[in-house]
Amino acid sequence: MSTNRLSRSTHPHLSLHPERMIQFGEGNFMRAFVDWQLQQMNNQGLFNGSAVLVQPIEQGLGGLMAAQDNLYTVLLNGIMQQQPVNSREIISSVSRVINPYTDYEAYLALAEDDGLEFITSNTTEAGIAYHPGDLADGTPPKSFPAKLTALLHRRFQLGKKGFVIIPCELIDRNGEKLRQIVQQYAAEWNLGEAFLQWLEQENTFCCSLVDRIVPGYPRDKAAELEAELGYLDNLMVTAEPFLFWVIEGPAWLAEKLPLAEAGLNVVVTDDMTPYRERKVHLLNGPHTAMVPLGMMAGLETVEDVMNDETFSRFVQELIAEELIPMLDLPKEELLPYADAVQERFKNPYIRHELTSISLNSISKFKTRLLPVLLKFQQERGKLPELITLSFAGLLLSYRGDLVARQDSPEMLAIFDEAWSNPANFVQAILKDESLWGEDLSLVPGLAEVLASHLQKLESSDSRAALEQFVS
Ligand SMILES: NC(=O)c1ccc[n+]([C@@H]2O[C@H](COP(=O)([O-])OP(=O)(O)OC[C@H]3O[C@@H](n4cnc5c(N)ncnc54)[C@H](O)[C@@H]3O)[C@@H](O)[C@H]2O)c1
Ligand SMILES: O=P(O)(O)OC[C@@H](O)[C@@H](O)[C@H](O)[C@H](O)CO
Repeated sequence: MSTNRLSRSTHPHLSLHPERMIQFGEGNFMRAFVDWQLQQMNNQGLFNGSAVLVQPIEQGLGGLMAAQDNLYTVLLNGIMQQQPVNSREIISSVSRVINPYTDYEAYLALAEDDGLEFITSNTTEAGIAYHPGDLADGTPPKSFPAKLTALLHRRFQLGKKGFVIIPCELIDRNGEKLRQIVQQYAAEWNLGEAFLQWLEQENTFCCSLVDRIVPGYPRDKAAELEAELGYLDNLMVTAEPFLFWVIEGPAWLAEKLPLAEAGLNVVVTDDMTPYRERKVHLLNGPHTAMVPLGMMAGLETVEDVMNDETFSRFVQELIAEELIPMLDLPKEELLPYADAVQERFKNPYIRHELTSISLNSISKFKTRLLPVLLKFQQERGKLPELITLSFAGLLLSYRGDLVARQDSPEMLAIFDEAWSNPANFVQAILKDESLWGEDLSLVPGLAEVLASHLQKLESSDSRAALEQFVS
């Protein structure tokens, strides 16, 4: 095997493009999602642009990226439209990585480049946050929004045009939240009314929703893959082939950033709410529904669930009979999406652990499944059987003796207290508005159905209980 590290000398034919995007975050997801998409546009001659990456925190991948001339391989593994996909591509759409903690001036100098038009980010769910100690004193502030404020202010001082800003963090209304924190710093740092006006008039903050499962560096197969590729690559990223990006922004953005034109599954819309609902209820909802029942049956991964006859029927019927009918979206959009989700869940190349999805399951149930349960009851005057069975499984799993619980100490204490009196458990837990945002003991029939499901789950096992409900 070659011991050469991937570089521009091992691959001299790779294209170079001018910098057009500033990207906060150099992690696996962004490199396999945004930068991979830039590469697809460049391959087709539609963009001619690269991204300059900024490390949001002091420790990062800048050194490793520089050691291989900012090149890395994206490996797409999975099934798309019933066909296996196993592709490998060297991504050359990243120009360089700036560490603002070691070279703050290089970071601020990005404001001078008229060619830079876009800003993207993924700084994890923790990144779009206000940090009270951040100052405009010429040293890198801690938070991402404060760093961005400093850069935008420099751009404003130079009298230049603003940016299209598209955060990818998995938080609701991410673009609005980012703009609001930037405005907060601008006010706190006394940057003046004219800057606030420039911020509003010259910049476009978009909200966005991202969807691609990116397991990251293939640790267990790295040596084998390097032998196959013929070069060493410390930054290989594996991802599923499926991709979806919804950007809530002006219609002209689709032309300025021609992702859809490049054949990528990207939508620019003036309202991303329906897409968010679709993803949260049809992808994240089944994930959360399968976790307690699957774990109690000894299944370990999403793929295990989908390869199990009873459990895969559970997922299929949950989606078709209880989730899709409750979504206010055209069926011709929901059905293919639901099929694609189930294909993605079956991906044999991705080990998606049920335990990792189980983290903070109560709050996930509240956003992903409870709204559907309530709507079903209101519209049909009865409760959905599969969601309530999964709800009972979730409550039982929080007793702590059947499967490992992963939640905050406060949450576990609430359940320990409620389970200390099993006869009153269902009433006590449903009444707790801090868990559900309302008193669920008032939902007609819910306490009775849950008590009955709990009894079934305790007297048999989750598979036997499921078999009574799936066809
Ligand atoms: N991996 C996936 O399948 C996937 C899919 C969709 C969304 N996401 C989301 O993308 C985010 C990043 O995932 P990843 O797989 O790239 O992880 P990663 O560990 O490879 O990268 C994390 C990135 O976030 C930055 N970061 C970490 N902590 C931070 C903090 N406190 N403040 C600011 N920046 C911080 C790091 O510098 C790095 O750039 C996660 O929050 C995840 O929810 C991941
Ligand atoms: O990331 P979490 O823990 O909030 O949720 C677990 C999964 O439902 C989630 O990671 C999905 O796989 C992801 O949202 C797909 O884009």
